[in-house]
Amino acid sequence: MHSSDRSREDIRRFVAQAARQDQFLEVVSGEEARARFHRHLDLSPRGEERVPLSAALGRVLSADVAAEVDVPGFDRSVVDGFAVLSADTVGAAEDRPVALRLNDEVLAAGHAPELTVEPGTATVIATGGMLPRGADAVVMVETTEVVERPDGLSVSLTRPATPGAFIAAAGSDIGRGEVVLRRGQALTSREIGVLAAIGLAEVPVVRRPRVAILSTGDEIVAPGQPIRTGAVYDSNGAILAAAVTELGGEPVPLGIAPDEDAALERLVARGLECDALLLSGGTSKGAGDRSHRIVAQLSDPGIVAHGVALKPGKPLCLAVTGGKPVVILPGFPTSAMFTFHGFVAPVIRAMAGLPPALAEEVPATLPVRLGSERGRTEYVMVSLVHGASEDQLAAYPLSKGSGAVTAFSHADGFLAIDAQAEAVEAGTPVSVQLLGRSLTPADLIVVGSQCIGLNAVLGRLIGEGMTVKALNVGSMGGLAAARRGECDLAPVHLMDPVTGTYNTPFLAPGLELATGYRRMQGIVFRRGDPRFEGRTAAEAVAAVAGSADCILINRNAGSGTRILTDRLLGAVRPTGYWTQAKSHNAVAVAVAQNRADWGVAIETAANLYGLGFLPLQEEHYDFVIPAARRDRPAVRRFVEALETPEVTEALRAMGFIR
Ligand SMILES: Nc1nc2c(c(=O)[nH]1)N[C@H]1C(S)=C(S)[C@@H](COP(=O)(O)OP(=O)(O)OC[C@H]3O[C@@H](n4cnc5c(N)ncnc54)[C@H](O)[C@@H]3O)O[C@H]1N2
Ligand code: MOO
Repeated sequence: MHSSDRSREDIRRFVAQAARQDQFLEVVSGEEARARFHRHLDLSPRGEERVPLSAALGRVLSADVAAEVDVPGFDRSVVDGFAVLSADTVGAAEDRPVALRLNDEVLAAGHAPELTVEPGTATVIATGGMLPRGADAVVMVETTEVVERPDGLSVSLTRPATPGAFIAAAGSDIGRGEVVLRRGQALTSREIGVLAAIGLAEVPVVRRPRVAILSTGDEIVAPGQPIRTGAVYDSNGAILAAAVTELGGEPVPLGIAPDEDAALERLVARGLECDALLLSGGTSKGAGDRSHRIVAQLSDPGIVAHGVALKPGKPLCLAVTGGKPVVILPGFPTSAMFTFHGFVAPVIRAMAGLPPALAEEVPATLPVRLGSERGRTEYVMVSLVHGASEDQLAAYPLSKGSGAVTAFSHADGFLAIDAQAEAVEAGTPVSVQLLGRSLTPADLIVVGSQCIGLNAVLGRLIGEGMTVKALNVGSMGGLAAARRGECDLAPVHLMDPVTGTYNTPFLAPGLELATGYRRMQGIVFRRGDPRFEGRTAAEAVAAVAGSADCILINRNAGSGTRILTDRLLGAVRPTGYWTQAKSHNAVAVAVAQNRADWGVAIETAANLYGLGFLPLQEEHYDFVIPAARRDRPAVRRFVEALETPEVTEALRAMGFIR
């Protein structure tokens, strides 16, 4: 229809509607989005099925289970000995033993007794043997002596037995009719044992909700496939399938859909045969974001919220069709996981018959300042370490952004920053919501600059059974953590720009230094580049410094490598000087992928990416240790391990100098 056919008012409405559709999102609060979602969902368990006991691990009971038998099923002896009448043993003593004539029966386990224990007699009984008629106690074989007499064998007792001694009564473990396990119980090996003990071969369990999982995006590649430049391995598909399983659901992987309507429509239709459908990626406005346009075609009621005022998670799209949840999670893995756990996990749990998860919160202190964007409640993944005293916790932000996949696996929990706050200052008390696992403090806490060489030592300690937590906060961050007593070791490589000396000038009272190793720093370039190949670092810098098309990739201000680069350059500012990478690897990747032509990094990084290397100088990578922690066993073990020939050899093999 041509716009000239319409009245001005019609045109205005038409444009407004089109603009709103095309516009990113109508953002609502997390609570509002959840309320709209739940209003249309059926959160009851997805029916019942019976499974053999051998397949019941991890399943959820759909009904209470009552015992139809007693456990034990009969009064039984819990020791090897003799079944007796306790009245016969009254007064027995070392100097006045009581002799009881042995009956012609041996009560092994599984044998139903035939003879009664009459006064003055006893019957041999094994552990697990059924107590015979007449007997009301068992005496242990160790406290008896068997004597041979003309009228047969007797057992001689030197101490009295109390009624009921060494007997486990029928039903004392589980009584017939007793409810042993309740509906909603997730079955672990412990519950399986109980079910077996009452003789159950089949168990009534909740049918697992089938959850279809679809990753979307032309750039997404399945793990195991070769990867082209610009492509990304599908981590969301694997994470979501595992998370669905953990929550008692059955994942139905639908693979990867390209950004193409027909394929997406077909896969969405297949997904709707399941109890729920999860997509990831393509939920925002970007070119090629198709998923939400396909989901928008669903009805009854279709999309209920698209856009929540949360970070991460803003582009979350929640839909319901005919009572089935259809959710598009943001493509960024941390955002996908966060919104999955916040909005989808409770729904899967309910469908799987599990009770709501209990969220455990612990108080902690924020050791560094955290900036935040106003307008969205921001959740920040944190790693917890004990402070100077055991009852204090410091919550280190794992600020790798929404695109990271490691944040969730490294985090102990997360904290929330109010939508209105622009920052949270260092030292602020915070409340950390723990992620599933329990908080067990690591034996060794390493906070500072991370280096792949560190694995040579830490890997060894972990192999010995030690638990290690290593947080990458850079040299300065590590030094500050050591000063506050929040770590055992802070790996640092800080050069004093005045003297050129490493690390020692930065020590404060109460801090000591363990010598680590050295890393050769130098210029990295693509092999064969004649501007660098065969020259010394100084010659190369002099040759390229004024060239407009020879691009440098610099390091971030404050890093040791930046200080070195600035010393190397003096007053010269080559092209690319203001482009900063945050790590040795990032510098090497930029050069390897031709985004830049040279940079300063360690030799190990150059080797990793097959780059040429012009040595500049050695950088000292040492360990700052708070004196108060020096004698902790884990710290001593670390320092010892560092000195071993094996570790030295492993470091040398990686290109480090010791
Ligand atoms: N102009 C705006 N752009 C963006 C906004 C915004 O408000 N305005 N929001 C940003 C936010 S917040 C997020 S989160 C992302 C999410 O966008 P999409 O859900 O549309 O996701 P994609 O664009 O498809 O992918 C984002 C990112 O994640 C990678 N990805 C996707 N799927 C997977 C997967 N299965 N495994 C691993 N990685 C995956 C993908 O390659 C992209 O790098 O949008 C911002 N943009
Ligand atoms: O809020 Mo988006 O979900 O990561 O950054």
